[in-house]
Amino acid sequence: MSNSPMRVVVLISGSGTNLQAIIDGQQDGSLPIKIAAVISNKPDVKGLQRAETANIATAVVDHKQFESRESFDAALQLEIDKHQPQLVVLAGFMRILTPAFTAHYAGKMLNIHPSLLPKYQGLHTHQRAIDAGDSIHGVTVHFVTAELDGGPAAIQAQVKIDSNDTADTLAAKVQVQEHIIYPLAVKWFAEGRLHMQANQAWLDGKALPPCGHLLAVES
Ligand SMILES: Nc1nc2c(c(=O)[nH]1)N[C@@H](CN(C=O)c1ccc(C(=O)N[C@@H](CCC(=O)O)C(=O)O)cc1)CN2
Ligand SMILES: NCC(=O)N[C@@H]1O[C@H](COP(=O)([O-])[O-])[C@@H](O)[C@H]1O
Repeated sequence: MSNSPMRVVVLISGSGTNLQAIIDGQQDGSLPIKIAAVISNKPDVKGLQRAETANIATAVVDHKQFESRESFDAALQLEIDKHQPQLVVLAGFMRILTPAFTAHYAGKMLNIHPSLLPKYQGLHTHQRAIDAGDSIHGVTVHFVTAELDGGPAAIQAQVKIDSNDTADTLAAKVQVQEHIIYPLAVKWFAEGRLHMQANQAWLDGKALPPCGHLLAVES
C-alpha cells in the first residue's frame, strides 16, 4: 500500500455534511487521503464554504449553464481530471450521471444513498419508507454505475423507524449514520480493501462479503 495519501475529489450540491465528515477524517489523520478539490454543480452552497475553511480547492460546474447532461458531464470530467484523483466521492451530489461518465470512473467512484438499497432508489427515500410502513431504514455506500443507485453496495447502516418519525426526523437519524460509514468506506478504499468487482461477486452470491457489511445500529 502506498505511503502517500490517496488523492480524492469530492462532488457536492449542497450543505456538505458528508464532505465535512471526510474533511474531519483527513484533518485528524484517520483518513490517509488528500482532498484535492471539492466541486459543486450549484454555486454558493455551504459545502463550498466548508472546503474553503479547510483550505481545499473548490470549483463550480453549474449544470444550468449546459444544454445537455452529456456536455455538463464532459465539463465536470475535465474539471475532476485536472486533479488525477484515485477516488471520486459523491457527497450529497444531486445530478444523475451519464453512462459515459460513470464508465470513466468505474470502480473508483462512491456515493452515499439514504436508504437500504436496493430499496428506494432515487429521491424522497425517507418519506417513501414511512409511507410503506417500514420499521427499519438506513443508508448505503455504493459504487456508482450507470444504473441509478444500482451499483454494488459497500457498507450499510440501519436505523429504526419510530411511529412518530417524520421524513425530517428520520433524515436526521440517517445522517448520523452517514457520517460514520462514509469515512469508513473511504478509509477501506484507501487501504485497498474495497473493490467493486469483489462486491459484485458477493452480491451475485459467488463470494463472501469482501469487507462491506451491514452495521446493525440502534437508532
Ligand atoms: N448514473 C448515476 N448517477 C448518479 C448516481 C448513480 O448511482 N448512478 N447516484 C446519484 C446520487 N443520488 C442518490 O443517491 C441521486 C441524485 C440525484 C437524483 C435526481 O433525480 N436528480 C435530478 C435532479 C434533482 C435535483 O436537482 O434536486 C436530475 O439529475 O435530473 C437521483 C438520485 C448521483 N448520480
Ligand atoms: N441521492 C443522494 C442524496 O439524497 N444524498 C443525500 O443528501 C443529503 C445531504 O448530504 P450533504 O449534507 O452531505 O450535502 C444526505 O442525507 C445524503 O444522503
